[in-house]
Amino acid sequence: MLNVQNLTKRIENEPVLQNISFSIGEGSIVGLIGRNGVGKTTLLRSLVGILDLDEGEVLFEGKNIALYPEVKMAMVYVPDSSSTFNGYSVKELVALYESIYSDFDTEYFYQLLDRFTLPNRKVRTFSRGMKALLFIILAISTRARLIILDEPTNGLDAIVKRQILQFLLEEVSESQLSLLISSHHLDELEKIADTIIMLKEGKVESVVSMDEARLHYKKMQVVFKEGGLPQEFISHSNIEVLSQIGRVHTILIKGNTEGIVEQLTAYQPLLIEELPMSLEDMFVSALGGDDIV
Ligand SMILES: Nc1ncnc2c1ncn2[C@@H]1O[C@H](COP(=O)(O)OP(=O)(O)OP(=O)(O)O)[C@@H](O)[C@H]1O
Repeated sequence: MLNVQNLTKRIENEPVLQNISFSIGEGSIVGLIGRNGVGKTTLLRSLVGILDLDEGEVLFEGKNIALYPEVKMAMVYVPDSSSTFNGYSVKELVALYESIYSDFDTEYFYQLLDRFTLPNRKVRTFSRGMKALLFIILAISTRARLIILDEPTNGLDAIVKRQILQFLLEEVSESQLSLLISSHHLDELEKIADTIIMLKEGKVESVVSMDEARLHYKKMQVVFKEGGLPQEFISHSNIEVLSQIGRVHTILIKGNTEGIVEQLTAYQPLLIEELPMSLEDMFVSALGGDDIV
């Protein structure tokens, strides 16, 4: 559906994004992660044409968005703070969206407004959570095929977060809608994303499907009689020691996980137990340090 090819973006002559390539398929939920300032927002804004590219192309269903601006109607961007619309009422926002998006579904919008018990009044009077929900509802009502969300759950309480994520999941499962979500909340992304794109130093560090990642990583807790982790595992390139408390080592195994577990077991540890693994574990390990959020 969306193909990004060798996208490069410079700001004030500094390369912020370099040679970014990835694609997003129909009905998929893609998480975009990386450290503060790595260029996530710049990338999202470049994808929808708010920023011009210096090099590369963004193709939506094979059509370059710079040459066919009408395909942008099928993509909607939800920025992380929508304070610019504070002066609008809900009704005025609806009129604005109707004028921009020819397929805007006004009836569905008001149904959703009702469902989430949002008031029909000036946006200025909305709390942060209400505003976040409102702009997601507006985006969904455009009937766009790709929704690009920048930090959609930033600063929201646990209940609103859950409401938003649940709602987005419902929408994806009911249609062939795709989502690209930038977030520092890896725990949330892990619950909904099927693919994760990680940016590092302005480049794509990795594009990993969550299923694949789960197959290739294992988190284990091990305790050995002699106390320490045997030397061959300390220097093993496929083992990362995540923590050590006394004799208890928590390790992350990459690659041939079964083979390494067998080798560990051969040392007859006092305890060897698999732990649930998080997206954060995987990517902290992939970056070789606490380099992720
Ligand atoms: N208008 C601008 N003028 C100058 N530099 C900018 C501008 N916009 C972005 N940058 C720079 O581009 C880089 C990427 O910024 P961007 O906001 O895309 O990062 P981000 O990954 O979204 O960060 P965060 O996670 O903190 O939201 C940063 O170094 C930032 O300082």
